[in-house]
Amino acid sequence: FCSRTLNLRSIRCIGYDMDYTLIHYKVTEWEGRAYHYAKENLKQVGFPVDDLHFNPELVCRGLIIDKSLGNMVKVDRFGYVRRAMHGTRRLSHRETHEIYGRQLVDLREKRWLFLNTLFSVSEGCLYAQLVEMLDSGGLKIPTESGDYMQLSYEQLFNAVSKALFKAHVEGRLKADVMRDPEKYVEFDREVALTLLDQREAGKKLALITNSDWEYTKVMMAQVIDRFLPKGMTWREIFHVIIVSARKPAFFSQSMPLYEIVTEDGMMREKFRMKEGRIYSGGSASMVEKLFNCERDDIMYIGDHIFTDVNVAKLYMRWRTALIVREVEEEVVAMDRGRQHTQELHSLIKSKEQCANILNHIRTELHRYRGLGLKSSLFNASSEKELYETMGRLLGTMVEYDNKIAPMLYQEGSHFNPYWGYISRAGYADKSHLMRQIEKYADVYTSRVSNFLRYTPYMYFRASKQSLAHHRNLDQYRQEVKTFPALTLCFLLPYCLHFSSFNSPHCLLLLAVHSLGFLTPSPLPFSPHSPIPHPPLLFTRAATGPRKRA
Ligand SMILES: Nc1nc2c(ncn2[C@@H]2O[C@H](COP(=O)(O)O)[C@@H](O)[C@H]2O)c(=O)[nH]1
Ligand SMILES: [Mg+2]
Repeated sequence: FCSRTLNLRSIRCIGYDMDYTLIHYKVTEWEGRAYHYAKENLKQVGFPVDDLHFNPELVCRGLIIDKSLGNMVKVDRFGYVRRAMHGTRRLSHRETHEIYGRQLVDLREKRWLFLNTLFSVSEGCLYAQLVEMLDSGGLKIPTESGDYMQLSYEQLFNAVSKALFKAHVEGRLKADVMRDPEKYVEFDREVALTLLDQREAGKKLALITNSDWEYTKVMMAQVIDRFLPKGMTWREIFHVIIVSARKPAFFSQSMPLYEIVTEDGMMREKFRMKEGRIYSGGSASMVEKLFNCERDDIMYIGDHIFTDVNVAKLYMRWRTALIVREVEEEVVAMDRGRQHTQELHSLIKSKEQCANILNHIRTELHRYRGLGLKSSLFNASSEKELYETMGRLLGTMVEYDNKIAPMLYQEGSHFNPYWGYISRAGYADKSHLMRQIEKYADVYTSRVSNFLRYTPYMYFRASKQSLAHHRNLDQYRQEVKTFPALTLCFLLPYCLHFSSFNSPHCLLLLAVHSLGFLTPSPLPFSPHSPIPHPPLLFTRAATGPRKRA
């Protein structure tokens, strides 16, 4: 999927991240194991965590942890919170609004932590469960003085984060994965061919991973070698291999460079890179020098929204691709949820129709009563009936709302029962995650091997962007010429639905709507925007000059 046009033919160097990019882990297994070791680390410092169990559904990529309140939130592209959980309990719409109604989430503040990668799933899950324990008074951590420690939500987050960090670096977790890759890795036989194609097309390939040499060496051999032509190894694919890269600093700073000179990882300091070597550390500008390319010549493909894509773009202006495996399941789920989404859409449209008609009657009432204008709807004998009609319209809108609210709350629950679709926030908007992706990743896809079907020469063209005022343009020409009877067809069912069809005034309103559509207007409108034409509703009042709306 392309956000910014990218010509793969002109890319001369492709950098690859390893974990969750070239190698995709089975999230339940890998994160479950990370969770297990993080729990052990917490237990060692007195946390009563024995009864906790990993639940990967509690968390998804793109959520934001609110360390001050112990919540996890899903935010839309503007920074407004659209869903929230406290601990493992999902907050109602009202609770969410009460807590975050005035809050714009700014990720530069320390309070928030964005879950950038699938590696964050174990962290988020453990934190949510421990928040619940903290609230219930079950998180009693004895101190040396015999008291119990009272943790804040932020201190609790720091403890979880530290425990997970330790799990990643101390060795037992990675040793488990290296010992039994079949258990932890989803193998993809087409990754190898994708890389070979790109190499044969003349592109320089670089592996740039934060993992260390010991782990990289074992895992790449396990995951790639079996799918290569006989006798070939993964090391021959890459023109340079960089481990312990320390991204994001790799992209933003000048870091020391070491060459790995023995199989067991002995290192020697170096000042520039050479092809065919294996390095630890270094920086993105050294890669540019090595291949004599920069900016638009070079693309980095990774799974971490911040360290792989955001910083590569911000500091180096490299072209970027993000690997988001969840997109695969989401597309399927969205297709399954199509009926729900369509029903919701049509209920919202119907409510909008009621609101539009109500608003126009109300406005006309104000003009008639407040401004003293003569109205074709209101007069002494019709006023009471029109008030009743307004009451009925309001009632109908409440009925619609009672259907819409639970449907909105449930939307996407077959994809994730707590968070719905990762790409959406609220009914009509994209999530903060998607905003980040489209801002920093030129293309995004669910797996590296998807590049295979497009060849190394593909011209990825960004899809045409649509703005609010573009939406109705296609209908414009057609609709200005539409016979008013068609308009009647659209409005009639609504009027019948309000059970106010027996009112002569609503019949009049209906006629007014239809007449409004008779006059070609310079503005695009649709049959769903029943705007009575003001000059048709009013005649000059005896008391004052006619006002133009
Ligand atoms: N110390 C921590 N290491 C982490 C954490 N989450 C992931 N990781 C490790 O980073 C690399 C990612 O490699 P890359 O190929 O994607 O660049 C991998 O070794 C992970 O174990 C963390 O929270 N703390
Ligand atoms: Mg990665």
